[in-house]
Amino acid sequence: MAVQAFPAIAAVIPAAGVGQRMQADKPKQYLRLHGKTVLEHSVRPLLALEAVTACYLALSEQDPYFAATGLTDPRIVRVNGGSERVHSVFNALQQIDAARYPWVLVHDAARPLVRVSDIQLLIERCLAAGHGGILATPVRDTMKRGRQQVNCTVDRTDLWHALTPQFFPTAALRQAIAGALAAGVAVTDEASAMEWAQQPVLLVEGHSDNLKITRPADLQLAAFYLEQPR
Ligand SMILES: Nc1ccn([C@@H]2O[C@H](COP(=O)(O)OP(=O)(O)OP(=O)(O)O)[C@@H](O)[C@H]2O)c(=O)n1
Ligand SMILES: C[C@](O)(CO)[C@H](O)COP(=O)(O)O
Repeated sequence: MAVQAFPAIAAVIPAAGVGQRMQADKPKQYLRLHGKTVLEHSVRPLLALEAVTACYLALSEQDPYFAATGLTDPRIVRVNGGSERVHSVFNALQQIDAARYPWVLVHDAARPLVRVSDIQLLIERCLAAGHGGILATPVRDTMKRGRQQVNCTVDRTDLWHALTPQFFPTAALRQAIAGALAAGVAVTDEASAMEWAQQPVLLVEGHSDNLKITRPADLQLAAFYLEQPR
């Protein structure tokens, strides 16, 4: 069956974080994983898609590591990151011609295990629905809210972990993020800005091994997953 022809897509990779929770000697997107940087693992599945004809990498202005990666694809455009993830994404979005790239795919530099098949599923489902969406996995555990002790159990019905990539119409996303930031809304993923703008967000179940490298143990877990048949 022929793979559906997608419209031209711009990818945005927020990669300007410092990785404080990782407690490493460099930002986690530059830690090594099976011979490549986490960043290279995270970017390659997007560049594997023919429809991705531009890839905006939001990097710290002082980033001394990027030049040493194997990332020389001519589609890559370097933009300056911002103080928070949302600002890095917004800086990139402002560089994108929404007429040329009506759709944008935003993927964390710290998610090295995303599968091309999951990205294709997300794009297909969103194009069929006519609006944006996110990869996500259902919550498995009983969820508690509290600090030193439990305050309550959170009903986990229809509760999901939001993953990336997240796929939205470029102009609508840019407008939603601008509005949400101006309204002082916390925007930790693209979907939260679209929700604030009362835009529909499709939930597309992806693989639960699409983890975000966040704390030290995550790198070992990612290496384990890479050693499994995928
Ligand atoms: N100012 C920022 C902060 C984060 N990110 C990126 O957003 C992604 C997800 O953010 P997170 O996991 O929170 O990364 P860090 O902010 O680096 O981690 P920490 O909060 O532990 O410092 C990462 O790829 C990170 O590089 C970014 O581009 N710009
Ligand atoms: C965007 C994200 O990966 C969705 O789960 C997540 O919010 C990014 O991590 P952060 O720590 O919230 O920046």
